[in-house]
Amino acid sequence: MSRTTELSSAGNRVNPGGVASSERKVDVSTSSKQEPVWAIEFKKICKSFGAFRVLVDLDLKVQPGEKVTLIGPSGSGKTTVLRLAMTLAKPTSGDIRIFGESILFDQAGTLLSSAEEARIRRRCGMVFQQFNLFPHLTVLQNLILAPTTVLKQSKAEAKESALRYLRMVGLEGKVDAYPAQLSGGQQQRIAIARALVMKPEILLLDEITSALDPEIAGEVLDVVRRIARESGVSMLIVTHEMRFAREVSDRIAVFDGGRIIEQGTPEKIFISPESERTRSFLQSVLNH
Ligand SMILES: Nc1ncnc2c1ncn2[C@@H]1O[C@H](COP(=O)(O)OP(=O)(O)OP(=O)(O)O)[C@@H](O)[C@H]1O
Repeated sequence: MSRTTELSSAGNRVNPGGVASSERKVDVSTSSKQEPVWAIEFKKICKSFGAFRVLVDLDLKVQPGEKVTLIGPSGSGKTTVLRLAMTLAKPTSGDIRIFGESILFDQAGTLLSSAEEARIRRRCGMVFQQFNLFPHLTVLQNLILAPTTVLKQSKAEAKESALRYLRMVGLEGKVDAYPAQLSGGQQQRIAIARALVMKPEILLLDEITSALDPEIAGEVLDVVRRIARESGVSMLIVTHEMRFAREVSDRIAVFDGGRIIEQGTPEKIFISPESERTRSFLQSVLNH
């Protein structure tokens, strides 16, 4: 996928190749001799904290443009997957590839240089439960900081892009506001715009509505639904919002004890799950 993949103010993807986002997904089901390039590929990933094994021989693949949601009980390792993809943590063993490039390790198992690690990290954008906006900067200043310093965009270019993404999250009227003057939902929508101005190819969303009241969470989820529908960006999402997971995902992976116990389309997982553990997890959260 091109690094120039963008979303226009109307939410349509600006794609120099002119290919619709759904067409850009790589058909990985074909038996072509050429290895498909995955947006993210976890190969036999183990992650331990001391003697505690959080992820056990995890294999997980995300197609370019695919929206994959991780669900499962608390502590099953979902957030750890996102942190590993973002290089915020290092796997104990195994290989993680972003668009075919290993992060942290090369083929021989040697650590990549920090410059290469930073380059790969820039392909991913992450939105967290906490919004983490700079409180002393206005919305616009928050949005242009990384594009001007990291991507070396001119101020004018960064501002134009910031305004485009602010329109997308419905907050173009808040350019000069400070974070404290915004609601939690608005701050989270700014945090989403801040991730998008970096033009990530993969968007990692970790429990983005957990710190919000349910009535405010909806406005944030609406924005994500729209981005998911209209953009070619690959998404790896962790959420406890089952309705959202069902609506936004191409595929759902169910975690338990650091392993994927089952994965499939939302219909398969929610209507006819194969695993008894998936059934009881869904029953517990849906009846909650
Ligand atoms: N830095 C750390 N040091 C020690 N243990 C950790 C660390 N980070 C995570 N863990 C442990 O790893 C396990 C998995 O954590 P993780 O946050 O990935 O789970 P999760 O499925 O996302 O949970 P939740 O749904 O509650 O957010 C938990 O038991 C957690 O306490």
